[in-house]
Amino acid sequence: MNIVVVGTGYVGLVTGVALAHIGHRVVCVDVDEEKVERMRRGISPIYEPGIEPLMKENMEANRLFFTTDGARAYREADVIYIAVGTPENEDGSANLTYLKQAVQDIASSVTKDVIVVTKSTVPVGTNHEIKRMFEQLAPHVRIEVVSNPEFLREGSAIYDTFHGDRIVIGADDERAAAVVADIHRPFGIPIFQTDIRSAEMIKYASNAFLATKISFINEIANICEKVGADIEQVAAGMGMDERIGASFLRAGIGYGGSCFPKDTKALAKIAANIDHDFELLKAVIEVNNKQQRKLIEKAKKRFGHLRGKKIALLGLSFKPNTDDMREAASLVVTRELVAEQATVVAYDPIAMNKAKSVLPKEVIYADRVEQALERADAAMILTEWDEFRQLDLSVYVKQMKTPIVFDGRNCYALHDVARYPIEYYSIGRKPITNIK
Ligand SMILES: NC(=O)c1ccc[n+]([C@@H]2O[C@H](COP(=O)([O-])OP(=O)(O)OC[C@H]3O[C@@H](n4cnc5c(N)ncnc54)[C@H](O)[C@@H]3O)[C@@H](O)[C@H]2O)c1
Ligand SMILES: O=c1ccn([C@@H]2O[C@H](COP(=O)(O)OP(=O)(O)O[C@H]3O[C@H](CO)[C@@H](O)[C@H](O)[C@H]3O)[C@@H](O)[C@H]2O)c(=O)[nH]1
Repeated sequence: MNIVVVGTGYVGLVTGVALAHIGHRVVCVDVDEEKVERMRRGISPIYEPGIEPLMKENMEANRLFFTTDGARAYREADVIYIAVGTPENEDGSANLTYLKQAVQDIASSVTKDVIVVTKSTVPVGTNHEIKRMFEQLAPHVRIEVVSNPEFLREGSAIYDTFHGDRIVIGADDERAAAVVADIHRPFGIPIFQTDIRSAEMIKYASNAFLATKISFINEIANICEKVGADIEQVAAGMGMDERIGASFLRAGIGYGGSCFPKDTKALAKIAANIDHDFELLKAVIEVNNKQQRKLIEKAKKRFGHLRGKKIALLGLSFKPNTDDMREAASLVVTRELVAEQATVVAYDPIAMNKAKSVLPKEVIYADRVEQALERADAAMILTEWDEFRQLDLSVYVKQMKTPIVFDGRNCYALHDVARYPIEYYSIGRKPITNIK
């Protein structure tokens, strides 16, 4: 089976590597020449734990190849996975430009029947539109379209691909569905087969539901702060109910990343297009926008104003174990701190290079956490990297001008913080004001 993957971002590269690892011959196509050149040398264009050794192993076994020559790859393919980006348009809808370009590229190259599998997250109805495009652009061949939405998380993408909860296959054609199911069977993950529109909706509904859980727990956290309850205790007690589930109840400064923000907006737009006002989802988005500003609010309340204050930012990526800066809370926080005329010194173990190209130019970067904290008036933790969670709390006391910490990810147990002369504000928990 000759498999081609179009687009080598988080989804395409991980899919290509994983399919090669279970024994398929996989050619990964990307339009970005520099990226392809690096991948050919075994270098991953994304930071993702475990990906490079797996890439190299499968390249050496002659199962995994990288090319910019899409035309040739599509001509030889039995199955083509589309994994190009579907970013958001200004009105919140999904931008299908890359996807449609990929469809045109494939249509103008294929010379034999082929199955096209859409991994990119696309609005309901898109796969049928793709099918129509193929019928018009490549009437000489039979192209079956299958929806196979992706559920991997950045930072644990390899693990998720081999240990996912389900593989969703949406198809009109039974034979195409069976071929795709056979390809994925070696992963040993339950396969859920359904119709195309339901498969497309499963992806958006799953992300919207998880985003709802996060905004819900963040609202409960905000109330906890005012009524003197502790969100960690509340989430633990709630999570013991199997109907609720213990995961995705971590309160913090909201969700970011390449998926939840854009997919929630796209689903709200899908609903609006059929005159359905998705009020609940709109509230989830609004709550998240406010939550990303929570630490600024707390700092302004503590200091009055932030002008001239030196603020150390710990963590810039939208979550740990990735260098992805898309929709990270740090984008909002740095913009506001700069507008407030604070001096911002930032540190992230992995995302600093990417951060430099997207954060305001006023941000200063430190090489180490200790350097960021040096003589700072306050620290803000935006990402719960292990390096911060495991940091000896005495470092804040030793390095900072005033050890005032605003923790947006509840990295420390309150009883640990209480042993130090630190002022500590977290999310949904009592503040600690031990500063002398
Ligand atoms: N990032 C995630 O964690 C994740 C998880 C699940 C689903 N998704 C969805 O998967 C899709 C891809 O997301 P991503 O984060 O991997 O994207 P990405 O932006 O990281 O990568 C997309 C890649 O496609 C390439 N590309 C664009 N047009 C092309 C073309 N015509 N031919 C060949 N290559 C082309 C780009 O150069 C880029 O390398 C999106 O729809 C996204 O919503 C993403
Ligand atoms: O209890 C929680 C869990 C997550 N988050 C935040 O939510 C965001 C997203 O986290 P996560 O879901 O772990 O990362 P993603 O890589 O964005 O993965 C999500 O988005 C992908 C793209 O669609 C899907 O494939 C995954 O299933 C889905 O989990 C991050 O900012 C987290 O900090 C919280 O604030 N509290």
